[in-house]
Amino acid sequence: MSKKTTVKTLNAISEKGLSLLTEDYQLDEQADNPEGIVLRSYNMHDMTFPSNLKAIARAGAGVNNIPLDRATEEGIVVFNTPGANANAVKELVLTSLMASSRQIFDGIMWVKTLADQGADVPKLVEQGKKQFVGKEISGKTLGVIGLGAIGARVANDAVELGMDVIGYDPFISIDMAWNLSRAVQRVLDIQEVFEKADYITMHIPLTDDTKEMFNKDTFKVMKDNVYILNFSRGELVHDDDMKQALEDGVVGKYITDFPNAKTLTMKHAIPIPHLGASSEESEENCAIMAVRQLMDYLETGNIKNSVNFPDAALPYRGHKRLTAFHKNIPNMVGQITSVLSNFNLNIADMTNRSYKEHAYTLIDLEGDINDADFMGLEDKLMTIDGMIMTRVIQ
Ligand SMILES: NC(=O)c1ccc[n+]([C@@H]2O[C@H](COP(=O)([O-])OP(=O)(O)OC[C@H]3O[C@@H](n4cnc5c(N)ncnc54)[C@H](O)[C@@H]3O)[C@@H](O)[C@H]2O)c1
Ligand SMILES: O=C(O)[C@H](O)COP(=O)(O)O
Repeated sequence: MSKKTTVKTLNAISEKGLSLLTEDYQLDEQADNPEGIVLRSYNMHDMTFPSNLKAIARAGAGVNNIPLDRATEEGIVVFNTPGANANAVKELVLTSLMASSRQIFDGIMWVKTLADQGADVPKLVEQGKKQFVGKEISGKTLGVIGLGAIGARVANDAVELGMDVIGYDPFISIDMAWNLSRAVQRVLDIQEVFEKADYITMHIPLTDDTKEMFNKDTFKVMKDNVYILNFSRGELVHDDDMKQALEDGVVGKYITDFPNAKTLTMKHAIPIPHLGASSEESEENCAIMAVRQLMDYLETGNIKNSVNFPDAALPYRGHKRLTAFHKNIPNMVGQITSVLSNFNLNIADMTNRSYKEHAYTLIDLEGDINDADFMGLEDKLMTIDGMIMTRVIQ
């Protein structure tokens, strides 16, 4: 790379990750036209993408804060960092599960109200503690919805804590299925989780399909006094229905990592200020993974852990490389190679990978090629019907 590549951050990102950017990069929080963006939960939906932008790296799991369809249409790769914050979330889920079950949060709030009682505090504590008799989780049933990086860890550790665990995930990956304890009972119908669980924890992305999947119809099926833990996204729960279910005692406690004006006033809700991924280790893991993936893409065109492009890689041997992102329709590769042969360019290696309606082609070009050999190449490639983005890496 001759000129420095600009990377902009939209949230505070761990220095452990940002320090990986070499001297070929400049980190500029004020940049108007960066090639790369690194962010956490910053909402990009109202943002126009800068014209130079090639890649967005989400240091974390959820990508509902990024307009994915628009990024795809503009040929911008979006990465996330699968699993990098899963242990942090798992630990907070299990902490909250045990602490809420033992009424710790309510107990702490109550005991603080005794601050002006002087020498009577110990006596009042002993008299008042009966209000906070809790339940042990051992022997109870935990329902886990979504058995991905977080859900599978929660399920496995809950088994170790003596819980009966039932898990629901119709799209579970082979890796996660292998990692799941055999003691976790997988069910094919989510209703079974709703009917049987004493505690339900959700670990699924927010999508059009999952939005408000916790609502009055699903609460109706659940056991009375079920505890619901939401460390995924607030919008998975219908707030007004949750408020009613808490008031009716259908839901005993609602532990949410995504408070809003409504949940903050709900009886028996336990709001946590989105701390799931906020551990030093998780912030470092996510930042390192995000920056590495971003740099690899900007420097070589290789893609790992994208949520809108296919994974694709060729070992980078210093050849001049062409990357192309296009519709996944017949004869795209044929048309690209035909343009290359018109430019007298010879292929050393290539790969073409598809993801849903799109495909990504990486081509290494052979021989001693000058800048002049590329003159007009990208413009010509962009005239192919279905071509979205091309890039020459030299
Ligand atoms: N509170 C936090 O700080 C925090 C941190 C990380 C992730 N999250 C949230 O948690 C979610 C899960 O994270 P992850 O790292 O486990 O992601 P993941 O991609 O590893 O796992 C998600 C799982 O959900 C499953 N799934 C999708 N739709 C489903 C459905 N309708 N029913 C059941 N299962 C379904 C998928 O098959 C996948 O196995 C993220 O999307 C994000 O919204 C929150
Ligand atoms: O989806 C995620 O990874 C979490 O919600 C973490 O978000 P954060 O990086 O803003 O803490």
